[in-house]
Amino acid sequence: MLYHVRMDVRIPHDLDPGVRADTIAREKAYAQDLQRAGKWRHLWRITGEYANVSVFDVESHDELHEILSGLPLFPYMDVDVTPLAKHPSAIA
Ligand SMILES: O=C(O)CC1=CCC(=O)O1
Repeated sequence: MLYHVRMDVRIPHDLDPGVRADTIAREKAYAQDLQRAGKWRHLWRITGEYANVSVFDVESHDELHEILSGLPLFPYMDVDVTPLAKHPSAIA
């Protein structure tokens, strides 16, 4: 099952710089593991924003929820999920 996910990152300005750097480093490792596993199919920066659009390929809503809620930056994100279905005119 494919999902379009938009993540807007809103790290508080007063967060300890060490905690900030550690959280971002853990986020990167977590995201790259999921990309290597084929679960996180696309990860794009939205130009000019601290936000991304991503496409996930997972088995269920529950699996996606588990992945998203496990993001180290999850406490500092607004997340918007859109389930994707096949378009009848798509050739791939
Ligand atoms: O910077 C972001 O958009 C948040 C994020 C998701 C995966 C990652 O490495 O950073």
